[in-house]
Amino acid sequence: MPGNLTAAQLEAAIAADEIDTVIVAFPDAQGRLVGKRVAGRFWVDEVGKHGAEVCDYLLSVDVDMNTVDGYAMSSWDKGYGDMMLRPDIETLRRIPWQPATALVIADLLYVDGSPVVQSPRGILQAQRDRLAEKGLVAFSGTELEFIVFDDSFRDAWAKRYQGLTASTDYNVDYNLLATTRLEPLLRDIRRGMEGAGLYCEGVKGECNDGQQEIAFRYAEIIETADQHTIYKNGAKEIADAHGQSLTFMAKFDQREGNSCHIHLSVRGNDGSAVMAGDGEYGFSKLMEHWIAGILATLREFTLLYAPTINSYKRYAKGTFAPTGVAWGIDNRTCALRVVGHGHSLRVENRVPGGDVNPYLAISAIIAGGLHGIEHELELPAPLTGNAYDSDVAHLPTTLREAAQLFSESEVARAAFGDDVVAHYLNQARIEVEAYDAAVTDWERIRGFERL
Ligand SMILES: NC(=O)CC[C@H](N)C(=O)O
Repeated sequence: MPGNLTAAQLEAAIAADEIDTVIVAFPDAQGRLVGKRVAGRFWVDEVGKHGAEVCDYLLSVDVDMNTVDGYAMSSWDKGYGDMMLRPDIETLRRIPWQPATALVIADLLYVDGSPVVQSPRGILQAQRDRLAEKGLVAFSGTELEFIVFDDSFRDAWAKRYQGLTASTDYNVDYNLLATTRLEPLLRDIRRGMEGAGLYCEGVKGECNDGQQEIAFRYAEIIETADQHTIYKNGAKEIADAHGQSLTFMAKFDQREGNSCHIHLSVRGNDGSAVMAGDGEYGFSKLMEHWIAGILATLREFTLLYAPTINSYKRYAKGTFAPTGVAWGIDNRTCALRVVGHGHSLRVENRVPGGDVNPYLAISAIIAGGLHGIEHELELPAPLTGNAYDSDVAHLPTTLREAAQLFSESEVARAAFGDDVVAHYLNQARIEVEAYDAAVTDWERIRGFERL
């Protein structure tokens, strides 16, 4: 079930003083959870009934909350007015790692009641509706990796993230020894998420020092994206309470990056297994077109899979992060890895990193798959062997290149509309310009004395 608290249960808990704070939140353009903490009584009297307001700049700021230019939906010229938060009561849940607190995810509307089409949750709802028109429903699981450090977040910030101590001293892939040291934190995260209504499958070590992956059971796509966002925020809050820190950034150092593989399966509205069939590889025609569409749009949609400058540093040969536009059957060197059978036959999209906005990436997968179905695209042969050594097309290698490809994408304009495309192109432009203007420690180390 999506949340674990009904509106009536919340009101009763507020009346009994078991809950006194309701977080009303939504995912912003970067996929961060933002919003307000509302007092229990005010929730009962007002917000639970009529929603709340926030400044309309919240989908149009950079990561530092700077008011940047070029966005149609909000600007100094438009006066930075309000948007409405309409709580989606289905998402109401307890947040057990914060005292007496509940959380609800909200949808965004303008004050005249029209939807904010640039909102990531709204974009995903629109793609879900396109699928539903074809009698299809999608389920997804997102696999976020992260690296844990012994330093607190505030110490790490004060050190400008230099000289941090990872929580293990070596590669901990499937490790059950050094990772035990992290268990107090990891267990609190797992149990906290269970208490918030997520279905936690478990945790495993990964290849970088201190690197971990906590897995959650697949769910309907909006539910998965909501849970992803709550978990990502909550894991940092719980690490902070432990005096530790963790990062989901796609590439922290030269070693393995943090992926966010997205598994997505599609069923008929009646629950039927529409992707399995008696075609080659055991696929239905629908599945063949679906994969072909995701593959055909992989480069032009990379902006939605890889939204930051840092995302592109992860695509390095031999790191289990993909570099080539290829699909394969249980082949971890390919961007698209097909696994499962029957109802669970699905594509694992290995392109997204931990910095992904899941609402946008899942939207891109669906838009790509639908493009394949609508145009009956032929599925090329699967790649067998090492995709890193093949001559398939390369993923874009920079945010600049990805933005250029997205701007030229007719599929993107048809699927998302011009307003959405313009919004996320502007976000990329702002990020590229900020990066171009920055002088990095790498440049100083190379150039200060020796050049
Ligand atoms: N589990 C894995 O396949 C590792 C993925 C790898 N960390 C990446 O960044 O893509």
